[in-house]
Parts: sequence; C-alpha cells; structure tokens
Amino acid sequence: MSSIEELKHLQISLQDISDATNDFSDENCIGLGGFGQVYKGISEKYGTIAVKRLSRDLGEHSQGDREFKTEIALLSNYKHENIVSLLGYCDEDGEKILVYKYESQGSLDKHLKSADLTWTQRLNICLDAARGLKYLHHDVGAEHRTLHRDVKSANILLDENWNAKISDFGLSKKGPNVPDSFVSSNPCGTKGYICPEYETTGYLTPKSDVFSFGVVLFEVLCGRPAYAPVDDQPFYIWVQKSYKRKTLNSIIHSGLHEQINPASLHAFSTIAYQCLKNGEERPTMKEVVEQLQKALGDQMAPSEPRSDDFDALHQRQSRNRFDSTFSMHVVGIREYPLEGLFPT
Ligand SMILES: Nc1ncnc2c1ncn2[C@@H]1O[C@H](COP(=O)(O)OP(=O)(O)OP(=O)(O)O)[C@@H](O)[C@H]1O
Ligand SMILES: [Mg+2]
Repeated sequence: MSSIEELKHLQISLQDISDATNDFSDENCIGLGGFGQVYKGISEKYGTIAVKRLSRDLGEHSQGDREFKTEIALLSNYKHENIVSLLGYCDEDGEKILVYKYESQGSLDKHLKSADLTWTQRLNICLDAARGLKYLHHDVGAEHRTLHRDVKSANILLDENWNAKISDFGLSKKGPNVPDSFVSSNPCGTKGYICPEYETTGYLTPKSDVFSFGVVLFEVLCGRPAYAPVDDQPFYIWVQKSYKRKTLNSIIHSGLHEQINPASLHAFSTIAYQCLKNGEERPTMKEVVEQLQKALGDQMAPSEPRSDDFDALHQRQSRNRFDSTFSMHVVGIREYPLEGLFPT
C-alpha cells in the first residue's frame, strides 16, 4: 500500500480544480453522493474531468475522510480498463477532492429504464463490470486483493463507447492477504444491494460483492433500480420468486422481449440467480465472467430462434442448469482497520 508521501505526484492544486469547474459552479454540478457533490470540469492538463468534493461537514477523521484516503491508496495501485481512473487528488485548505477521468455516459443506474439500451449493450456492460470485479477479487495479486463492498449500478460508470468501469473504492477493504471473511465494524454498502447475511452478522466475504453484483444483473434485466422495493418486498426477493416460479417473462424490461435470445436469457438469469444464493453457493467472479461470456455468445449466435415464451424454454432447460456449488476457504474472522493506510 502506497503512503500519501509516495503519492505526492498525484496532487492537483485547488486553483487548477477551481479553474476547471468554474469555481465549483452549480452549472458544473453533475451529482450528489455520500461523499459530497460531483462536478464536471475541463482541465488543460487532464481534459474532461469529474471532481468529487468531500463535504466539509464530514470533516477530518470522519468516514468521508477515511474513504478519501482509501480511494487514493487503492486506485493508485490499479490499472485495468474496467476500473475507473483516478487522475489525482487535492488536500489543501481543508478541501479534500478526488479527480477522475470523466465518463461521459454517467452511471449505469441512469440508463436502466432506457429503451435505447439494447440487450447486447446491456450484456457487454455487465461483462465489463464483472471483469473489473474479477480483477479485484482474483487477478490483482494477493497483496492488493480487494472487496469492493459497495457494488451497485450507481457505482458502474460508462464511457462514450459504453465501456463500463467499476468506481467508488472508498468503502473497499484491502490489505496484504485480505482474508476470505472478516467482520466489518464500519457501516458499508447500500440498501437494496447488501447481502442478507451482512445485515444480520456483519460478515463480509468476496461473495458479498457477488451478491450485490447479482442484484445489478437483475436490475439490468428488469430495467428498474434495486433500491426501490417491489410489492412491499426487497427487489432481490421479488426477482428470486419470479425466477423460481419461472415467470421471468413478466418482469424483464418490456423493451427487451423482442430482442433477447432465449438461450442468452437463460444463461444470464441463471448466473444472476446463483449470485443471490446463500454465501457458500454463490459463484466466484471468475465463474460469473464465464457465464456472461456464454450469455453474450448465445445472443450473438445467429441460428437460435427468438421466442417470446422464454419461461417455457426455461422450464425445459432448467433441468440442465448451471448448478455447481462453490466452496470458499474461510481463513478466519479478522478486521482490517482503514486507519494506518496512510501515515498520520
Ligand atoms: N467519473 C465520473 N464521470 C462521470 N460522472 C460521474 C463520475 N463519478 C461520478 N459521476 C456522477 O456523479 C454521481 C454521484 O456519484 P457518487 O459516487 O458521489 O454517488 P453515488 O454513486 O450515487 O453514491 P455513493 O456515494 O454511495 O457512491 C454518479 O451517480 C454519476 O452520475
Ligand atoms: Mg458512487
């Protein structure tokens, strides 16, 4: 883990950020999150940027301050096409600001309902995001292995070509040899996406991210956000019931009916459903990537007939469905405090 001293080269002056955002003008404000306001800016050096300004009332040593330091420390270590790029940061005059490459299509949650976003585009977005998470869980090397802890469609950003990138690492946990399971004392995650066992036990594992990602997959399929309950029940319970009753046809985004190849829908919904199972039974992100690749391949295959009656096909295919169980090696319950990532 880099110390803040080693990251000095990432510093951007407050003056440069202020110039780029028209002195943080309201017209430049593009969003508001838990960290504070987000502004679009144009910088001579970096081009179009997104500027996250920590709310002053979150203050020093607050959760926001910890998230600020975690985000810088983590993102400076990651280089992957499906992970958002941190260009720099500013810690000056009591301001704490993160500067990212601007992703022109914004976050995935804003596009869920869009009739213009095709099934193939949706599949590619999910596959990109899954590759980003797979990188964090498996590919980055033991030393930098990371649980994201706040996987949701608002934290998946889209560039001008609809390539997806995982963002918002502030809540992430990492450390040398992050264990497969630990108890978190910090509040984390977002309602609608948090796995049920975390709410009751406080346990976090890579499978917690997998659960949240499964929720995102169903958001993409149904074209609605998971933070809103449906029929007085959490979104994930609603989709689980529909999957089990084989009535998915009635809950998928109406604009997708005509486009989805039934085999693709089968592969996609099956892996999404597996992600929502109990911790041990959920797939790894590696397996999620493989199944999404299959869903994309099935969609591109020209010979498959389109069918409006996916549920009938699902009933036939479900006998052969992807149903392996995945074991997880639990090495113990440990706490990785975020303090200490940086010298104080
Ligand atoms: N790099 C970026 N490029 C373009 N838009 C961005 C970028 N980063 C953030 N945004 C926009 O700003 C909004 C707010 O982002 P932010 O991450 O602060 O909040 P959030 O994701 O809604 O919630 P949380 O605080 O839990 O992450 C996003 O939904 C997105 O639309
Ligand atoms: Mg966010």
